[in-house]
Amino acid sequence: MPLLELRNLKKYYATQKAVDDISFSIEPGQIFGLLGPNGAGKTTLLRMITGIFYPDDGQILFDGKPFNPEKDIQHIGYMPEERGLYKKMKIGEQALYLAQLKGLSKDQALQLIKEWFVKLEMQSWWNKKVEDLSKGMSQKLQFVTTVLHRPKLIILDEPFSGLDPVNSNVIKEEIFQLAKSGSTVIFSTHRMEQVEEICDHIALVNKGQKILDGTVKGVKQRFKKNLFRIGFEALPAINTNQAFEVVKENNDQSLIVKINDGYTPNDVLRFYLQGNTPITSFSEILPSLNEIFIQLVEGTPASRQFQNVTA
Ligand SMILES: Nc1ncnc2c1ncn2[C@@H]1O[C@H](COP(=O)(O)OP(=O)(O)OP(=O)(O)O)[C@@H](O)[C@H]1O
Repeated sequence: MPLLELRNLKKYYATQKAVDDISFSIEPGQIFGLLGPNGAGKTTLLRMITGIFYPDDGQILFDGKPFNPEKDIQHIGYMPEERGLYKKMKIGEQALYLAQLKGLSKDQALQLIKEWFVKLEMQSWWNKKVEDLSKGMSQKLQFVTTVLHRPKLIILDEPFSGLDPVNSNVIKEEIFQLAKSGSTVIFSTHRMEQVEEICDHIALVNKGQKILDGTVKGVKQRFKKNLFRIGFEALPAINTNQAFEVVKENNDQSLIVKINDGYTPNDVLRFYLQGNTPITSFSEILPSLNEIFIQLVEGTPASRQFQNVTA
């Protein structure tokens, strides 16, 4: 049973169809990437999933039942892109306060905060104020306060912004661990390389509509262009054959070939094996999510045009 199921969700602002009939479901333990260009409708979707906005139409099912924000919010951790920390409050007190809001007792909260602060090397921060933290440090604090109560659903909007590579890796590892121990993660970002590394499933939204979803592996397979890289000890002189065409010659003695319809990698290998140049490598080139993203939203204006709700 999915942990979260969106059925035909709609949210219209006065001048804009922000979310226009979006459906998808997320299984427990998945790390799900919600992608889309600026203005696509991601934040509006996340705000409905966290009970900040009511949908105008459609249904949200959480753990198999109609979503009840007042009750279910205890099981959701949301780290929004904009920071929501109290600047003047001390860090330890703030973490304690936010954890108790999520239903933990003071003792439970204290123990968990100490564990997380040790794990993320934040012990010396306890008596500092949030206003004394750098952007990356407050990002770490916000991550801890989002996941501390072990929510079933963790929603992270651009969680790595402001983090250096070392801290990004630390947080990435924690996300994997949380998913392994059963939490479901929704991860919203524009950084496609992070999505490839972290997510197992994705949905791509554009202009308020879902235009693609599936496993990262499956999506890449769907958009592949039959391109292969063949490495040689020295580039062969003859490359003409009906099975393929050479798209590019690389300086590292490799060729990029596109296999024609009706032929297979074996046909290409057979051709080159007949020659005298030893082959050193052979691998398929799959498109990056970035290439797929750009291909699908190409032609879309950089910032979304207003679309009249009556249209
Ligand atoms: N409060 C609002 N009133 C009117 N229109 C809004 C409001 N909030 C968002 N919109 C519009 O709804 C659309 C979707 O916005 P949303 O913030 O959900 O997009 P997004 O995918 O999160 O974008 P970004 O990646 O830039 O954060 C945009 O066209 C935006 O102009």
